[in-house]
Amino acid sequence: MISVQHVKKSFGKVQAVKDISFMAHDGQITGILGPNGAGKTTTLRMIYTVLRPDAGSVTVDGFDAVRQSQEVRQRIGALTDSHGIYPRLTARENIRYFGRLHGLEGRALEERIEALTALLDMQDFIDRRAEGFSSGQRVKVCIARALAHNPQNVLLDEPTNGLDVMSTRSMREFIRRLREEGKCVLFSSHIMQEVTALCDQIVIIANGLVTASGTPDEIRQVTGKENLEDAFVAAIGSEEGLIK
Ligand SMILES: Nc1ncnc2c1ncn2[C@@H]1O[C@H](COP(=O)(O)OP(=O)(O)OP(=O)(O)O)[C@@H](O)[C@H]1O
Repeated sequence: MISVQHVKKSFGKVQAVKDISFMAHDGQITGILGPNGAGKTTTLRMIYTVLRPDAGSVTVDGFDAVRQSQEVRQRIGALTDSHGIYPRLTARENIRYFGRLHGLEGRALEERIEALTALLDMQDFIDRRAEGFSSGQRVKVCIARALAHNPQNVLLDEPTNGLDVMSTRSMREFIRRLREEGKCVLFSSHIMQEVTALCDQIVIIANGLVTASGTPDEIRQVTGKENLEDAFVAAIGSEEGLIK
C-alpha cells in the first residue's frame, strides 16, 4: 500500500509538485493521469525514494520513504525507463544480475526468472542476447528486472510508451495479472483510454495538484460527465497533453 500525503517538490523556480495526496491499495490498479509536465514522474520518483519531498510524506507498506528508504526500496519494483540493459547479456542474464543485486540466488532466483518469463511471455527471447531487442522486448526485460525480488508494490511510469499495439495489449494484460496476484500497482499515463481500461482508482493531476480522484464512477459524479474521457478533460480543464 502506498500513501502520499501533501507532498511538494520544486526544482529551482519550477514547482513540479505543489500538493499531492492519494492512496494506492493492494489488489488494485491505481492510475495517475495528467498531461505532460503535470508532475507524474516527480511524484513516482518521490515514492521510489530517488527524490526527497520538500514537504509532506510518503509511506510504502507503512515505511517512510525518507527515513526508511531501504525498506521502501525492497518493497517496490519500479519501471522508470527501458535503458541500461546490458546488450551482451541475454535477457535471462540481465534479469539474473538484478536478482542477485537484490540478494536472491540459486534455485529461488532461477524459479523467479522462470515465473517472470511465463508471466511476461518472454519464452521466445529469454536466452537471446539483448542486443537488437525490439522496444517491446526491452520493456519486458526491464519489467522482469524491476520485479526480480517479487515486490508487493509496482510502479510503472508510462509503461506503454513506444510500444506497438500487440505489446501494449500484453502490457495491459500483465498489469491485470499483477492485480490478480494482490499487488499494489501504480502507473502513470497521459493516455485516457489506458486509464479507463485498467484502473480501479484514478488520480488526476494537473500543474502539480490533484484535481480529482476516486473510482471511475466517483470521477464521473464529481465532474458531472457521463463519459469518462469527458470527465478527465473537465477535471484537468483542458485536452492539451492528453491522448485519447
Ligand atoms: N530534475 C528536474 N529539474 C528541473 N525541472 C524538473 C526536473 N524534473 C522535473 N522537472 C519539471 O517539473 C515539472 C513536472 O515534471 P514531471 O516529469 O514530473 O511531469 P510528468 O507529468 O511526468 O510529465 P511527462 O508526461 O511529460 O513525463 C516539469 O515542468 C518539468 O520540467
